[in-house]
Amino acid sequence: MSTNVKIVEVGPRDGLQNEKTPVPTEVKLKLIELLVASGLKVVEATSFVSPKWVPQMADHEQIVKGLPQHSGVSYPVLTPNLKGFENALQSGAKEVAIFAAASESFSQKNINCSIDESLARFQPVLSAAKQNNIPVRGYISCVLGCPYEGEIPVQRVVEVAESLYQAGCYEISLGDTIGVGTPGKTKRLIDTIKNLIPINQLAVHFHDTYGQALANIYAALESGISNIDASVAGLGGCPYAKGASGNVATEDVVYMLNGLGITTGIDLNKLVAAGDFISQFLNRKNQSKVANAILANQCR
Ligand SMILES: CC(C)(COP(=O)([O-])OP(=O)([O-])OC[C@H]1O[C@@H](n2cnc3c(N)ncnc32)[C@H](O)[C@@H]1OP(=O)([O-])[O-])[C@@H](O)C(=O)NCCC(=O)NCCSC(=O)C[C@@](C)(O)CC(=O)[O-]
Repeated sequence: MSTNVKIVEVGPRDGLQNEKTPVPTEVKLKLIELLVASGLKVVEATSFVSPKWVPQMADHEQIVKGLPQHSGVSYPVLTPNLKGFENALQSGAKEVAIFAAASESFSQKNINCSIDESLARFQPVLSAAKQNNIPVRGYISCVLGCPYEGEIPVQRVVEVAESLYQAGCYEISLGDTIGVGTPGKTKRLIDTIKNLIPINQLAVHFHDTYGQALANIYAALESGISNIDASVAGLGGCPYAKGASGNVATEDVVYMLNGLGITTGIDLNKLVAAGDFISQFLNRKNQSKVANAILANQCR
């Protein structure tokens, strides 16, 4: 198991994109500031997608312009096409992520094109990113199951992962979009892909719909994974994956990693404060068990 793990905090993007009521830009920026204050070094800030598709991310330009500047902290943003990339670049984004799927149906619902079309659409993004020295992360959704197609063959995930990697993504995040994965399936998937892509360039991205996310992360760590996506307070859900619950809570991941003696550089109490801030704003029960336990202790 790696002794050093990078956490990619996706709360401000994946966590909030599904919220029906607009969250004010100042609240999103305050959340990002609190997350960075807790020691997180990578915070996915927003997405440059069509506001008609995901209205909650419509303030992407103001978010990027208002990001707190700290050395060693990066704020990747999602860009589904060249238009999104150009807007992101103009706003001042320094890192982007493209997102494909291992399921044809999900690809159509999420970005309105087939998997092959999406990979072709990413080529100009990757070229423009290279010209501008912008690192590109690649996501693959539905790696352990699809809300429309059910089981997804590992080979399909492998093909998309290889395409994104060969095209120049520095890291490939494997997304269990609807949280149906189990540790055995997680292990099989990672052990297959790591033969083709270096394990330190793979990341895992679990939603916790079936309560398996932490167990899956543990299995992934045993397979050598050292990059983990998580969302503070377990916020999240995908607008195109009905019923999918939030991402694994960052607080729960950090608590588990601390227990394993794995370094993250994150102050758990400050992270809990960030999750409490956004949960209170949304008037939503915090989905992190660790946060709830720590907050209950603080109230005693
Ligand atoms: C990809 C598109 C744009 C295609 O959408 P489309 O309708 O096929 O696009 P189009 O090229 O035909 O353009 C239609 C309109 O959108 C505009 N447009 C076109 N592109 C952009 C852009 N970048 N930014 C702003 N506007 C844009 C374009 O200018 C035009 O405007 P109009 O002429 O009608 O006024 C759309 O499907 C979209 O925005 N999809 C995003 C969906 C999304 O954000 N999903 C959630 C993120 S993925 C996820 O959560 C999974 C992940 C990553 O977390 C991992 C996991 O858990 O699995």
